[in-house]
Amino acid sequence: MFPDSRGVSPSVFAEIIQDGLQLWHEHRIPIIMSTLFVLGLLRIYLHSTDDRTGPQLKSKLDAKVTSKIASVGRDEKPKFVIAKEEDSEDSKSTETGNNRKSAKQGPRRIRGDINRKTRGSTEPGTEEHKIQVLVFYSSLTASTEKITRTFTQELAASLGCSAEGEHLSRFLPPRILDLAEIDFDEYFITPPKSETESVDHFYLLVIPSYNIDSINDTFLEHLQETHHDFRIDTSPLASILGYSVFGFGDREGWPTEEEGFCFQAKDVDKWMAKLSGRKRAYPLGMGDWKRDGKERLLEWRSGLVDVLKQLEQTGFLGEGVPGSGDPLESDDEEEAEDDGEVMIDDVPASKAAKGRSSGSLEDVEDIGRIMELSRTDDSAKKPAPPLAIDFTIEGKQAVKKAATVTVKEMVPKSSPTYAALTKQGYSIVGSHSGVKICRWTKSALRGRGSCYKFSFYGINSHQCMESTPSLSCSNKCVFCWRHGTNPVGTTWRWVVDPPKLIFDGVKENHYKKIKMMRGVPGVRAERFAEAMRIRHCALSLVGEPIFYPHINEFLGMLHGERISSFLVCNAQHPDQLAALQHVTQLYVSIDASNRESLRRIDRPLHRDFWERFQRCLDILRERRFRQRTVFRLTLVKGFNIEDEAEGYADLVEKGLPCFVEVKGVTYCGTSTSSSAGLTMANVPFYQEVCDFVVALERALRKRGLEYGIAAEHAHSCCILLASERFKVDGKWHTLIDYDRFFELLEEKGPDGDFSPEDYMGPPTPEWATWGNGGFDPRDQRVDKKGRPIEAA
Ligand SMILES: Cc1cc2nc3c(=O)[nH]c(=O)nc-3n(C[C@H](O)[C@H](O)[C@H](O)COP(=O)(O)O)c2cc1C
Ligand code: SF4
Repeated sequence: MFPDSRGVSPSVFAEIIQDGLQLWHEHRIPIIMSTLFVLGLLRIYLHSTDDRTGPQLKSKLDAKVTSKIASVGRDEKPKFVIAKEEDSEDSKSTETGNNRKSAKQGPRRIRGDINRKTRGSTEPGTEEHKIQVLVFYSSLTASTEKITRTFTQELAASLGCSAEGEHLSRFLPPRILDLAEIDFDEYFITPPKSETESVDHFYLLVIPSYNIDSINDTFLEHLQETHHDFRIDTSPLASILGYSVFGFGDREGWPTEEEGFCFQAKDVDKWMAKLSGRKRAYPLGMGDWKRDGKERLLEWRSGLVDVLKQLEQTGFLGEGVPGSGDPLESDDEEEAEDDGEVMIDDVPASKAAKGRSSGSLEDVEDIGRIMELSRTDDSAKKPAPPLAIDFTIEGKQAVKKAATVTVKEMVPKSSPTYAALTKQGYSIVGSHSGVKICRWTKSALRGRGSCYKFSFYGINSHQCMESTPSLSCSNKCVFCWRHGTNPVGTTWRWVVDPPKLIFDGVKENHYKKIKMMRGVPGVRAERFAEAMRIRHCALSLVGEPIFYPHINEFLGMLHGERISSFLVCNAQHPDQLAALQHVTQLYVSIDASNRESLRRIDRPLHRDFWERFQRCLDILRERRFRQRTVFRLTLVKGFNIEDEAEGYADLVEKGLPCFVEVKGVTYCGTSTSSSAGLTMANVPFYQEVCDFVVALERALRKRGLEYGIAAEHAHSCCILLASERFKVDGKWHTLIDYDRFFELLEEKGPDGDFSPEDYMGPPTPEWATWGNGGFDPRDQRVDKKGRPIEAA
């Protein structure tokens, strides 16, 4: 054997190889396994580091290719970037002369990008961010300029900063800018940028209208072109915090909006909604410079200050209802909705609440919470709650029985009723009260008409709160879609919430819901401002308000704030009715004219329902010179219309109410109204309601009763018969003098001796009287699709 060049002989070399092979054969499996294991670990490691950078990269890329940002959530803070196509791969390849050259030559694209919140960044709502209000105006004959200057100074003062530069809050002194002098590109393609500090902008635009060529036309053209420019995102101003527009016009020359009143402010509002990605922060204000201009502007300013202060605290505009911020009013009028009256609906509540657990007490914590609730009854420091109160049994027996009953919440959060009611837009307050914005309140906010109570009694729907302190009822009326899940009972056997808790809760939730309407197109600034003061309360939502043991205290709180009370009861609780103190108007639902019909339609839980009903009528008769009493008849075809006029006339003769309201049942959806089997066929036509009312009036006259048809509201299928006590000098006086009512109440107390005539209002307006339709002439009537309906 010869050693090789490195001094190892071939035989030794062969031996080494052989040893190696043997080693491999003996240990190959663990070697392969360990290698695979190490490779696996390596792969996992590499993958995880890739994950950490991947999504960021991906989101950046996603954001880059996003060309539309209209869908940016109201709570995401968009930021603008100018895409630099020169830096892209494409542009590099164009430099090398390949056929993608055109990509480089394309225009620079300006677009919105979502600024994802990262820790440590200066987000809105943090100290570092300043808020700059920019007040733009145009003015031909100088009045707008003058008024806008004063407005801006006052706004600065309200925001805690002065126009001179000294500012105590996060607000920089508002800047005033003449549209005729600025470069639109500087403000209306992207908001201006500050070199020195982080600034968010809020735009206000005060725009008079001119039907001649003016700077307004150039401005509007610019907004429109920016929106349509394919190089620019459709919402390049989405990074502003919000905007609002105020218009000046002249009603002498342009009396209505259809005739051009403030038409350019409306246009600016529309384009700003598009460019800002639906950032309308406050409704479009409009004022007649000769009449109410200053007043409207003041109102607008005060609403804006609230919004701006909220922005200062939270950085965001807050919640809105669907449609908030849209450029234009939706064409569809809202579906018919419960207006506190009765209606047929095709959504059985049980369906809505599917899957939720039962409403029973579930654990010890619940009991503890209930005891806590009961202890917070600071209203009268009465020991009553949480004892169950039995309305049906009097004397000691009742107390004995009550003491043995377990006290539950009427509508626990976990119950199907809670789920069903909240899904329908009700806010549940405490454990047994509710509040909801009715469709007429929304309609009045948008100038689309108020409910019949405006035509009959002068109630502004946008200042009306619909609520109840008891969601429970003792009937299961066929037209009530809620049966199946709503609590029913003949006795109050639940925890009793204190009246103050309910009063504060319903108001808070009502205002919250009104505020959510702020960004809805078509909402009128002056109505919105008025709506922030509740003037009326319709205690007629769902359930039976006088079921609530502290109803009188609750009424006292309403009246204490000069909120009128329209209370509807179901004529099943005579004792509570007898104990009821003054309300502005007291209703009793009269759903049928005879025992059998009442059983069929109301499906009462009380066995002595007819006797209770009769006793209620007696009480009403006794009270007719102390309370303003009303019979409410709800007509359901096939149930309580046919041949019943005479029967109803008998009931009117018994109760002698001040008024009889007749209303066709409301339809909503393609009803089968679940177990009741009601359909659209049960909804009477307006003409049928009219025929019934004429027959009823005749039947009353036949009995020598002095009633007449006083008013109508065809839009909601409702007609009012009134006692001639409310006819003065041949004119109906169905309106109410609310101020007088409160004066009398303050003077004479809640049990005081005063009569409905003492607070009778001025004559019923001509347009509301029988034969004139009853639609509020201030408003625009629309059909179900939101199209204007011309007056007949
Ligand atoms: C030439 C001219 C045209 C106008 N056209 C309208 C109009 O179409 N609709 C409207 O509501 N007001 C119209 N107005 C009323 C103005 O909007 C209103 O007077 C406004 O306050 C004027 O503001 P200024 O003094 O700042 O120019 C017009 C006024 C002028 C002088
Ligand atoms: S009275 Fe009030 S709650 Fe009832 S429908 Fe009219 S506005 Fe709505």
